[in-house]
Amino acid sequence: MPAEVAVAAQEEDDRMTDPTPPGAPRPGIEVPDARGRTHLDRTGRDLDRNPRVVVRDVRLLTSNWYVTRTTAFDYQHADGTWSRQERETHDRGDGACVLLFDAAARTVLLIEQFRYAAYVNEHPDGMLLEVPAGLLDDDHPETAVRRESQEETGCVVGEVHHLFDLYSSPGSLTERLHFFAAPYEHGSVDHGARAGVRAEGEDTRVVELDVDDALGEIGRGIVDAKTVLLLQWAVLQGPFSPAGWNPAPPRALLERT
Ligand SMILES: Nc1nc2c(ncn2[C@@H]2O[C@H](COP(=O)(O)OP(=O)(O)O[C@H]3O[C@H](CO)[C@@H](O)[C@H](O)[C@@H]3O)[C@@H](O)[C@H]2O)c(=O)[nH]1
Ligand SMILES: [Mg+2]
Repeated sequence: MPAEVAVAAQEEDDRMTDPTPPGAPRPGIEVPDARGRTHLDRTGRDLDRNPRVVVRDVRLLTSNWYVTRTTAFDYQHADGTWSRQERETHDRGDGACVLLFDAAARTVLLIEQFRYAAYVNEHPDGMLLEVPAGLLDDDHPETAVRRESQEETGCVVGEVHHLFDLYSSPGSLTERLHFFAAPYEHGSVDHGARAGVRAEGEDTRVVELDVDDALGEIGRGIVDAKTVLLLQWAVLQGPFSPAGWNPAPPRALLERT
């Protein structure tokens, strides 16, 4: 594409993504956006941990519920040559999720909820079975899983074990998910009960499943990646594994990594 055409296309692109009149302070950059955030275009500009990556420009595309940026950076390939790349990132903060299990009863506690993103992408009705999970919202990950367990299942958990932290979808999402497991008592929960924070539009249904039945639903009734991952961890290395599971004693609060 000739340089002048590329510049015109870029300006057109900017007009389409930024409704702010030319010269006016831009929400999310110079002045707070609807959620009180500023300087959202600064994220990533100072990255220098990898000498093969030099960030050249960060543009804020949207700052609504989540933040979308496009970042231009130079990347040095294995053969030593550099190329300019542009990548959009979707930033909604980090999240945490928890497998609630009863090792003796061989049950797990899941929730059913409507997920529009799955519905619009060919899921039959958007009603997904998942482990309780939520965005951190500035809380410590362990605090977040305690909060989400209670809000989404009504279950107040005691000991909580941190397992690992994983990037959910590193091609485009910045999100890192903190994974936990926590025992609950089969019989203490109301199967089919409704929960969730109504004010936030949440409407969850508590679903207690035999762990082997849950495994049998992978790829059918259970299509949420973090849930599949936790179920497989539980039977391979966790409380339902043949060798059993001896978690390290829980700490009061984990260091945030
Ligand atoms: N208005 C509005 N509200 C939203 C939007 N997206 C989410 N919300 C609100 O934010 C709440 C988020 O609920 P959480 O329980 O905190 O998060 P989650 O959606 O369950 O996210 C968890 O699962 C995701 C999918 O696997 C994970 O990606 C995420 O890290 C977390 O673990 C929703 O109930 C909804 O009210 C949006 O685009 N617009
Ligand atoms: Mg949730």
